[in-house]
Order: sequence, then C-alpha cells, then structure tokens
Amino acid sequence: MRVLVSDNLGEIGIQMFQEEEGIEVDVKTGLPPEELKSIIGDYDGLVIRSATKVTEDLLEAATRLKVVGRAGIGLDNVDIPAATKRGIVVMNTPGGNVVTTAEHAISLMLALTRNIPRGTSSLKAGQWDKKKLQGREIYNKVLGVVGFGKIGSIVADRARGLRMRVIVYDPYVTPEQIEKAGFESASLEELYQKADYITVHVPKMKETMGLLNKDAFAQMKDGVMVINCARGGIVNEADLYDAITSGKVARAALDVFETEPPGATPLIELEEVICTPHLGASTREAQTNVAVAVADQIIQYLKTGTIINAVNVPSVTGELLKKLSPFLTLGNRMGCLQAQLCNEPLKEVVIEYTGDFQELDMSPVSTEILKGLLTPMIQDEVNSVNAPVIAKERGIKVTETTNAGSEDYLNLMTVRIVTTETTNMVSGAIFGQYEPRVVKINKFRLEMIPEGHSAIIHNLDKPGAIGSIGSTLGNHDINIAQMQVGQDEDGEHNIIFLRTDTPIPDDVVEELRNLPLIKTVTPLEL
Ligand SMILES: NC(=O)c1ccc[n+]([C@@H]2O[C@H](COP(=O)([O-])OP(=O)(O)OC[C@H]3O[C@@H](n4cnc5c(N)ncnc54)[C@H](O)[C@@H]3O)[C@@H](O)[C@H]2O)c1
Ligand SMILES: O=C(O)CC[C@@H](O)C(=O)O
Repeated sequence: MRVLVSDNLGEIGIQMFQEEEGIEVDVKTGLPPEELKSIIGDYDGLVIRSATKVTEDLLEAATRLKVVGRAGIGLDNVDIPAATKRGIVVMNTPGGNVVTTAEHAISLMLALTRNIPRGTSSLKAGQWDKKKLQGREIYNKVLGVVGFGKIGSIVADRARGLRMRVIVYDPYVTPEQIEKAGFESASLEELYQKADYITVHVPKMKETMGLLNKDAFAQMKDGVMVINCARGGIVNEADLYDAITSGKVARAALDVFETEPPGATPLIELEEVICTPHLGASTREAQTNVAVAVADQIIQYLKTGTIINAVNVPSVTGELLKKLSPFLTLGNRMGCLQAQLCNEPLKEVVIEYTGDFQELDMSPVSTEILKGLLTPMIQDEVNSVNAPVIAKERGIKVTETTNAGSEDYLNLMTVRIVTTETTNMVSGAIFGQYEPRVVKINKFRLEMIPEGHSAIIHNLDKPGAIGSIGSTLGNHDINIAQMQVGQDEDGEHNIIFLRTDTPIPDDVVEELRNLPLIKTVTPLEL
C-alpha cells in the first residue's frame, strides 16, 4: 500500500507510516495540481491539510486511491461527493486542534485590544507611541460567541476565566445547555446589541456564509471588535471594510479569508485590522494530535478496513452494508428532510422500524438518520461513527424500537422528532428492492422520492392552487420533475411535494409564499 503526504504533516505521523509493515510513504508537499495529478494514480492513501485541493479532476486520475485523510477538521478543499462516487473514504480528525484554535481566538482578542501588533511594528520603526496605542481592559466586557460547538465552547470557557461576561448564540443548542455550561443564551439580535467583542465559531456552509454582513454590523454596538478564526467568508470582507472605515466596528482580527492567501487587500491594509495566515491550528501540540490521528486512521483503514471518523461512509461490515444499503440511503434522506422541516434545537428523536426488520441490526440506519439530522448543523464533523455521540453531547434523547408487522408496508421506518417548538413525523419505506420513498409526513400520505432539489408546500385545497404554483415556477423556467399532492383528513388542506430540475431561488420561494392559496413553502435539498 502506498501513501502520499501532500501537505505539511507532523513528523510523528510520517514516522508512523514508515514503521508500518506493508505501507510505503512518500512526502511531496507543495506540488502544482498538474504534477500531483500525474502521480496520484500510484497511491492508495492521500494525507492532506488545507493546501491540497482534492478536486474531481484530481480524483479522476486517482485510480487506486482508497482513502483521503485530512489532518484537521475543515474539508472544504475536498470534493466529497466526487470522492464518494468513486468509493473513496474521506476522513478528518475532529478534536485534535480545537484547544489550539480556541487559544488563537483568545490571543487575537487580547492582541487586538492592547494594540500588540501595532506596538511591535511602531517600536521596531523607532517610535514610542504610548498615547496613540492605549488599549482597554477586557475585564467585565461582553464577549458574544456565535457557534457553541467544540471551539466556541472552549473560547467561552477561557473568556470566563478572564472574567468576561459571555453570551452565546447557537440555534442548534438549547438555551438550557448553554445555561447549564454557565453562559447566557442569547438570540443573534441580542448578541449583536450587547457584545463588545464578537467571535464566530460556526462551520462554513450556505447558511453561515456572510453571517456577519452589512445588516449584522448595523445592529452591533458602536466600537465592537470582531474576530474570525473559523472560515473565510463567514464575515463578509467588503462589509467589514465599510463597517471599520465608517467607525461602526472599531477593530477586527482575522485568521481566515475569503481567498487564501488573500494578498494585499484594502481590508488587510487597514491599521484597525490584525491578521494571521490561517494559524488557528498551528501549534506543535495540535499538529502532533492531528498527525497521529490521521496516520492511525489511514493505517487501520488500509490494513483492516476499519473506518474511523469518515464523513462519507457508514461504519458497517461489507455483508451487513449490502443488506442495509437502501435503508441507509432512506434513513439519511429522512433525517435530512426532518432537519430542513424543523430548523430548531432538537430535544428528542424516536425511530420506529415496523415490519420485516427483526433479524437485522438497524443501528447503522439509526446512525444514518442522526447523521442526516445533524449534518445541516455541523457539516464536515458528523460521520457515521460520531453522530450518536454528538447527539448525546447535545442532550438529544434517541430511542429506537422494532415492531413486527406493518399494515400497509413490508417495511416502514418512522422518525418522530421533538424540537423546542414542535413535533414532526416522517415515515418512509423501500419500494421494490432499492427504491426509497417518503410515504407520510405527519397526517399527510404521499409517495415522494427523497432526492435532489425539492419543496414542500402547504396550501388550501381550493381550485387554482396547484395551477398557480405551476405557472409561477414555469414563469421562472423551473421545470417540475415530480409533483405529489397529499390531502389531510378534513379535506381542507393539501401538502404538495415538488421535485424540480434546478434549485428554486429565494425570490421565487418568496413569490410562491405570496400566492393567495399558499400557506407555507419549505425549500429542500435532499
Ligand atoms: N482557524 C483554524 O485554523 C481552524 C481550526 C479548526 C477549525 N476551524 C473552524 O472553526 C469552526 C468551528 O469548528 P468546531 O470544531 O467548533 O465546529 P463544531 O461543529 O464543533 O461547532 C460548530 C457549531 O456551530 C453551530 N452552528 C451551526 N450553524 C450555526 C449558525 N447559523 N449560527 C450559530 N451557530 C451555528 C453548530 O450548532 C455547532 O455547535 C469551523 O468553521 C472550522 O472549520 C478553524
Ligand atoms: O491545517 C491547518 O493548518 C488548518 C486546519 C483548520 O483550519 C481545520 O479545519 O482543522
């Protein structure tokens, strides 16, 4: 087995590969994409950090590749669907660098407050700018932490030690959990209004890109300081530039950028901005942790097939995987559907298998359901190994029952979720041998293929409703691939499920919502 290390990896990880019988390792860092493409076909394993871009083009040439291991967390440099399509396992090493990154956020906050970078450069330039560089205390100041996951919760804890008042916003963590950890839970608006410092620790995804933008800055306190140690783009750079030059935001500290490396941008040139070249995870300790973890995971996978911390495959034996495969797909889609239908903190998940399931261990399917449910909140982090652990850590109660005999289906899976606001139920079944279908959403029966760009619409059961939806989509050149109508028992309301060839843009969703007979429109990506 041959492993290529294409980015800088802690020496200990390289030694682990070298010492492993049956594994050969090559270290070739900083290769241009074409050169990497010309040699990738010789390797079974690839170890990366953030520099190597594992694109579809590269993967096409990776004919022997079985596993990509990221020494770190973020996988935004890996085309995961393309790897999955080729049966390549993608793994990361969550946890190894979280303390280090939290410490970097705290360091940046202190450096920003006490003008340390400016003090250093002015002194080195022969100046003694004591008055100009006066700072302030962080004692008793309010730190707003956006994202209370692994890093955000450590930042909050360290800031408490510095005697700051910490307020937290995380829509996927219940206020009780935040309060139990000893912090004040806040809405995003409250956090903007109260915080003297705002630090973001959310994953990079559609919902968090540009989270701190013009509108957000307008709601903040005058003189707020902003820290981004998460991912470039979560703080909109153009809007941040305007907010600093207008005096709204006093200063900002950035470790990550919309484009990396960013070059000399007007934002970076502002004296109110301090920055580091994506150094959040760069300590000896973190690099040792992630190097050991990635080497161990890749060796185990290549030598025994054991899968740890994979983000694109469940951890089951080959034989069981074959039997469960259609249910795994259905479970993942049902979880993903539930997460998009109820976008609130989860309290409970009840999974019921009814029918021909008695002989099977359905726990991998339950894990896939949880993975589908948690992925919209946590992204790269959730995998088939850690989804139940994450659910437990978040105080989500999960129960699984198996019952014989279903009236209407040979096999029926039902997922009921309880959030802080509501209860929602989705049932699904496998048609034929492999075809996943969602057959019930709460009281509405349907037969929906849970895949691709879709929408669920609730409407009044009156003439013209369906026509108005069709014309609106048609006017915007959006083709309907599948449409299903389910009626409730009193016959007054319908649920319409739509699958479209292209995503329905936000403005068209809004137009649909404004149609006279339409009650709600929920766009979905399944
Ligand atoms: N600078 C670096 O070198 C470095 C190193 C490691 C991680 N990171 C980045 O740090 C970030 C946090 O990592 P982590 O390990 O703590 O992740 P995590 O998954 O443990 O936590 C993310 C948290 O964000 C919350 N969240 C999701 N959407 C949200 C939203 N719209 N508003 C508020 N909260 C939301 C989730 O509920 C979760 O609790 C990620 O972007 C990661 O890529 C950067
Ligand atoms: O590898 C690095 O230095 C950055 C890692 C960090 O951004 C991560 O996502 O783990």
